[in-house]
Amino acid sequence: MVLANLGKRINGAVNNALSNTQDDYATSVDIMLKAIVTALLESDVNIALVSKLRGNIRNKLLDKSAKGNRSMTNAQTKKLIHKTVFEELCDLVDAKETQVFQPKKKKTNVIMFVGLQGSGKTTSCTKLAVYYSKRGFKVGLVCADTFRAGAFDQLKQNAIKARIPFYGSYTETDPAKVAAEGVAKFKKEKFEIIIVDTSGRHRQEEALFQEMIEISHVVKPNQTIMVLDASIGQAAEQQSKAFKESSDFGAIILTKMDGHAKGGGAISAVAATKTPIIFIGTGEHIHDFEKFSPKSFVSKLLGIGDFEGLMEQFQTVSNKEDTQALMENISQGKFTLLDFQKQLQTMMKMGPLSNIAQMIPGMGNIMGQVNEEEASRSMKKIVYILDSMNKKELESDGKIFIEQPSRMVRVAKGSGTSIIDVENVLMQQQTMARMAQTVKQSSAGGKPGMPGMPNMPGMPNISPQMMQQAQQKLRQNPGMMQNMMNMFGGPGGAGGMPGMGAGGMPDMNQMMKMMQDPQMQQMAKQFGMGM
Ligand SMILES: Nc1nc2c(ncn2[C@@H]2O[C@H](COP(=O)(O)OP(=O)(O)OP(=O)(O)O)[C@@H](O)[C@H]2O)c(=O)[nH]1
Repeated sequence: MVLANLGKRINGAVNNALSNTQDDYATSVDIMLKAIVTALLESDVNIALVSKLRGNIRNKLLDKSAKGNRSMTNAQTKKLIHKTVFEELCDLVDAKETQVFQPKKKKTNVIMFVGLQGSGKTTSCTKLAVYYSKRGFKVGLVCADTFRAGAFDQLKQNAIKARIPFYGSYTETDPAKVAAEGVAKFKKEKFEIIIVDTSGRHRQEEALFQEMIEISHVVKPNQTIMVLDASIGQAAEQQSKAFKESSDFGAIILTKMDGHAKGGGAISAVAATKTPIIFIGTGEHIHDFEKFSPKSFVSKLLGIGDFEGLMEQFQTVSNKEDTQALMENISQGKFTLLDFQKQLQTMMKMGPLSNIAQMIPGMGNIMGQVNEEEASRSMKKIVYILDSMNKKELESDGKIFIEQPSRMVRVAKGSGTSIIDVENVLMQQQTMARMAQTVKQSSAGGKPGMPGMPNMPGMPNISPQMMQQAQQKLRQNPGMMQNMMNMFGGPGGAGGMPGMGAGGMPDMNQMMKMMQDPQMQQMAKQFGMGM
């Protein structure tokens, strides 16, 4: 991810602070600040912002209470340093002054996209449409890009894939006219969110800004979003200022955060325009889209994890009916091969394993040692096996294959795998079915809940306080963290292959063990889950 290296360096500087017992406190703080400042500047963060951050951290850490408080233990001082650096980094990416627009249900909310050519506008329009559609809004997409040949086709293809209604024209050349017609059509049909994609140019040109103003006049957007490519470095600041003057956008979507660009320039744009980043694009796929929150972003940057993000992501990719059916089955102590297939599909939609891992405390660094390609190959193998089963087999508890082994041969042939591979999948499904039994027994009388599955219907809502406590617990208990790592086959893990348990799924035996871990049970209680 963009800035991953920055995160490692800041973390290193913070963790090394106070490690040299020869230095006094003030010297330690200055050494740490020098390392943080160098890392930020090398990542293209604006120099004025870095200097302000340095001053703020220094003041907070060396003020009378911190400096003069001799009763503070080394651990307490370290905690103070962590907290201060964390808060200041959050402030760096937080445009607190600006209220973020929230679309209202049963009303028409028009959202207009602006940005340079190739920044990721069309892709992000569709991603945002999917995001809101998953949250119950009636969403339509309008293509007001008549400048680039093929723009309408691109939006159309994306929209069809995402099952979002769309509007555009192959013949009309006036973008404002197409935009007005599209918005009017969707308004008439009582669409709640209408997203208007506009054209881009290679660079900031008078014609682009004039066109944006005209479209804006006719569609009267409730929110204008600027799409900014995270890889453009220092130019981001100047670009966003120019756009701000003509389109007065109220939010930013940062795209291509999955690349290796420095990304600090884009972050500086937030401060330059006092405009909040609302989402980040983390890949080309529709679901590679994360709600941006300063705390989540900095947590991930520093490898602390981001449960909130994990839950948001799950809500976007999961299918409500499937989830309900799964919970219904689990509450009855069942876990069919079809449940397994749906689970796997959801997991794969959540993006590369490294994306998921970054959201789990401590996992991000570990994933660096894992062969992601191999893990993904294994996962695909399971998908092929499950796809080769017929309806009766999928809806069964798997025993049908033991009774009629010829079915295993057929599935292995159909999926281009071996009988051992099919057996492995069946074994995993059986383990999960046993787990469902355990959940049923332990939650008898209560609501069913399953560890590792965020925001399921039937599970209590998890408050931010609970989340914080859980994160803290995970950080404080390396033993518990080791259990989580083992589950994914991390260092010391029991998984049959790097990165995953046997067959490419989290190791369910480890998961079972983890469920019996008293610390984990304690945490589960906090989450209100029966374990
Ligand atoms: N890796 C990565 N690629 C992205 C992301 N967002 C968009 N892209 C890719 O960037 C390229 C340009 O994206 P578009 O959505 O066509 O950009 P645009 O701003 O609409 O371009 P114009 O219509 O020409 O103005 C496409 O290949 C996208 O797949 C992202 O978050 N990560």
